[in-house]
Amino acid sequence: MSVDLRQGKTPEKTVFVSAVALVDADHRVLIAQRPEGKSMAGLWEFPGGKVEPGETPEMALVRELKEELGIDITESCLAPFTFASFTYDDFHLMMPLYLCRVWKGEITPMEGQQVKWVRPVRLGDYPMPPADVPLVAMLRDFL
Ligand SMILES: Nc1nc2c([nH]c(=O)n2[C@@H]2O[C@H](COP(=O)(O)OP(=O)(O)OP(=O)(O)O)[C@@H](O)[C@H]2O)c(=O)[nH]1
Repeated sequence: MSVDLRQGKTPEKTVFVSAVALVDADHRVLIAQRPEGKSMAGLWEFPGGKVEPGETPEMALVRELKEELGIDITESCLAPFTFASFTYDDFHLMMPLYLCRVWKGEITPMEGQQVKWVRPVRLGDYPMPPADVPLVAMLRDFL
């Protein structure tokens, strides 16, 4: 006899995304606005992206931060902080969130996206994907 463990919505696939809260010397966090043409355009999010086959989440962030922001980070500077596990209409998102306070290079939006340094208490002023809401609350408490 099999037991049906599904609760609520049953997503077709799980998407593995890696994200990072870059934190500056004033304890502000960098968020980026999703550009037009992408899903959830206009919402603010933590830099990062999908983990490709053969990558660890840390490797994905080293690659994404170079591609999106033109900066170099080292895996050893990525401190695991928390994660999002959220069911969207068409997929389930698993997204570790790291903290990173050290990087090399000037932050340069490489894909025409807007970026902003925001104090954790003000993060709520920026619309973010629903998966990010609990992460913001944790950053506010921690930073
Ligand atoms: N980078 C990032 N992605 C997030 C966050 N919150 C969240 O729900 N996501 C979702 O995770 C996925 C990230 O994938 P991505 O950035 O590599 O994807 P993309 O825009 O190229 O792909 P897409 O247009 O197919 O969604 C998107 O569906 C995005 O909406 C976040 O804080 N940071």
